[in-house]
Amino acid sequence: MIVPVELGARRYDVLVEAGALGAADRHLAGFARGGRLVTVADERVWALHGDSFIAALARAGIDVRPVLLPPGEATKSWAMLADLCDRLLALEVERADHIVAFGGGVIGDLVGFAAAILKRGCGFIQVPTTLLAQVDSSVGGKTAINTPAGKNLVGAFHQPAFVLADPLVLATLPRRDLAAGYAEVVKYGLIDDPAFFAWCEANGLALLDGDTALMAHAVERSVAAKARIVAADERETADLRALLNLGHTFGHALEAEAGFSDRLLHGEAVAAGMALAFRFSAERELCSVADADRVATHLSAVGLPTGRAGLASDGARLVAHMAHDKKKSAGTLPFILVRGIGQAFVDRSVALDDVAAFLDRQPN
Ligand SMILES: NC(=O)c1ccc[n+]([C@@H]2O[C@H](COP(=O)([O-])OP(=O)(O)OC[C@H]3O[C@@H](n4cnc5c(N)ncnc54)[C@H](O)[C@@H]3O)[C@@H](O)[C@H]2O)c1
Ligand SMILES: O=C(O)C(=O)C[C@@H](O)[C@H](O)[C@H](O)COP(=O)(O)O
Ligand SMILES: [Zn+2]
Repeated sequence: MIVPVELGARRYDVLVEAGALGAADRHLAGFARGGRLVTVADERVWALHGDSFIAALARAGIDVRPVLLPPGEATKSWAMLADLCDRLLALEVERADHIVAFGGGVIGDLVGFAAAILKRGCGFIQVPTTLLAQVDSSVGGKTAINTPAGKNLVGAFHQPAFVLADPLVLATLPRRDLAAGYAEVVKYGLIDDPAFFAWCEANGLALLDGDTALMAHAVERSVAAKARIVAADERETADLRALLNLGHTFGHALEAEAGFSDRLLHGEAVAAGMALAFRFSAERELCSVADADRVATHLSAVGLPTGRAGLASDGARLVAHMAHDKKKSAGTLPFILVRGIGQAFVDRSVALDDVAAFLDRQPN
């Protein structure tokens, strides 16, 4: 399946196809005509899937010698950005080249940002290898690193020229990472697609047990949803793309509190954040307690956190992390709240003291 992301001159296709990695020559050779393909890969992913990519591109006469980066959220850092830029400059990367991000969301976000700033903007292709990256981070052009002040605080909008998503590569993904990516799948149902949430309730466990047909369906449906939202509100200015941040204001605060470490993965933080957004909405009588319970029940059933994700921190401390949220404007931090499953909206009336008191009442 090909999902177009309609952005005028910057439009591109997302290819979701089982076996696409082994046929990368067919899909990527065209991008190597005006410049080179320069691959940057997660070293763990490269050890598992690099050979298949090398063999495919060799058929098109393209030699692949990747720049390898260590796995983990800590790689989205100033130090790694500087090192990556220097390594790509040493390879004499040019604007007409396409830098290929081969890995999960960490690699996509970091490499995309490097592509945005090197020579003031090089071409960029995403080859997402995690469920999270296939359903979310490879599409839409948000690129960034984390800083000591918070999550994704230095970055750019820089759209890829193409996204090649092969659901078969997800077969080697550890269950914990699969579940973390699944949180962002559930997010699309909770935002505006209650029928998809019901599909998740019916199929989530089987998907996480490794059913690749279900994974492929989840990827296709998620990419279609994200592409539609991004095309309508690329730069998050119309209260539409912000809905993709459901669970993230809470979630990023939890991630910061966990030190952007493997202690709490991004998707796990988003799961907890979505459950908190529903619980908070129910307390404000915006949505029913039954809907909040239903969301928490499903996330718990697949092993995702729904409270403060095991962090003992108090509400005030968590709220302090929200000071740098990119949605904040003129001193107001909008929250993505819900009127029910599939009815997310942007609420600008939330007082941070209320959020802190609410968080204090939540279980660890
Ligand atoms: N730009 C966006 O729109 C966007 C959207 C959502 C999340 N993100 C970002 O994405 C990041 C999280 O991405 P992630 O969950 O993909 O994490 P990740 O990139 O850290 O990958 C998770 C783990 O899976 C391993 N891995 C990757 N592919 C594999 C495979 N096929 N087989 C075996 N192991 C594999 C990696 O080595 C890593 O250990 C966060 O930094 C988050 O902020 C960005
Ligand atoms: O694409 C978007 O827009 C999203 O919000 C997707 C999120 O899942 C993703 O985690 C994103 O990086 C968060 O964006 P941020 O602007 O809050 O850093
Ligand atoms: Zn996210």
